[in-house]
Amino acid sequence: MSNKVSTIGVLTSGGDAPGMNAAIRAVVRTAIANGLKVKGIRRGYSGLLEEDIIDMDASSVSDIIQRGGTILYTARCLEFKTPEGQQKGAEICRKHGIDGLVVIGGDGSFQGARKLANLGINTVALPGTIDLDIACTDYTIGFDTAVNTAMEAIDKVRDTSTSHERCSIIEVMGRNAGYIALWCGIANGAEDILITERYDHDEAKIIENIKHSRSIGKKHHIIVNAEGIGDSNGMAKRIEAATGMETRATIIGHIQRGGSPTCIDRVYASEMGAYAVDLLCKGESNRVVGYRSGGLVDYDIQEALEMQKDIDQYLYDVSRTLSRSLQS
Ligand SMILES: Nc1ncnc2c1ncn2[C@@H]1O[C@H](COP(=O)(O)OP(=O)(O)OP(=O)(O)O)[C@@H](O)[C@H]1O
Ligand SMILES: O=P(O)(O)OC[C@H]1O[C@](O)(CO)[C@@H](O)[C@@H]1O
Ligand SMILES: [Mg+2]
Repeated sequence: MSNKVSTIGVLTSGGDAPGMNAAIRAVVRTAIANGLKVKGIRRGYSGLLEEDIIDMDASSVSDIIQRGGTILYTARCLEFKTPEGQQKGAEICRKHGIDGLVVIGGDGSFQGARKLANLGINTVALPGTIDLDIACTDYTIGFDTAVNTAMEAIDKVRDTSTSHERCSIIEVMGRNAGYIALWCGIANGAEDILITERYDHDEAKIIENIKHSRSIGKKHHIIVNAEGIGDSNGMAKRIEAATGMETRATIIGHIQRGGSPTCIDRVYASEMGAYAVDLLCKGESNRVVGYRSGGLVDYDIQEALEMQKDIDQYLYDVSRTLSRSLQS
């Protein structure tokens, strides 16, 4: 079957995520294997509007699969949210002969991808975000690395927290989603896990938990707090005042976005990158690639953006049971 596209453009947009390089590499090499040309668009939609576009060949993506960040750089671009910006972006694609585009980013980037698809540029989006906040997929590029980085950081905080017999509140990223917090909370054996989707703002209950932990001889109290709840420093002051237990807040921050991707992020990102090119070769457009029930799937972008996602209730219940098992 002949390819429906001849030149593929690839860009990364929104927050970077470990594994984006593996996805770029897969897009470039799969396209070349299919006899296509590839152009890298640097700095996301900003770079598209500035025509920051480079030719890519197989060697352009050598020695990157193990690297965090994105060799194409990334950006958030306000101008691209306007119809004029989107029109200009589509014209620039046409000017550079880009008739197939792979956008690697989060839900915001998908909105831009959908607009370009509607303007006639065959576009496929890949979920690249540490937040895991994309409803159509159980996996997003970067989540696995980020959650492992956060887990290792929390283990380290726990050591010092135990030595000083302190309470530690550790704030993890995730924007409005609590996936990183929930997974770390379980993986780190936290005493309290506060996630945006379930938090009831009952600080008195947390304070009671801490007092109870102390009364049964626990040497530390680890609270994993989601970025969407925030206020970790304020919470630390209030908890210390109410319990008398020395309390420190640690906001892990952007370290969670960097670092060498895990094996899962390298392999799934590679598979998704190849799949995106396969879709474009078949003439598909306006699709998002996802990972569900052990395999790759793809959806209409609009349909994907309308899907709702919630924390897995069973996993949440398990987290509660395990963190409370020493409490009355
Ligand atoms: N409604 C929209 N229409 C067109 N483009 C959009 C729209 N929303 C966002 N974008 C583009 O996508 C870019 C990235 O969006 P956003 O900042 O929401 O990050 P994201 O892709 O969701 O990734 P992450 O949440 O992981 O940082 C925006 O800066 C903008 O250029
Ligand atoms: O790097 P910035 O622009 O401060 O964005 C931070 C946000 O990006 C993410 O790291 C990824 O979406 C979120 O977890 C966080 O809220
Ligand atoms: Mg987002």
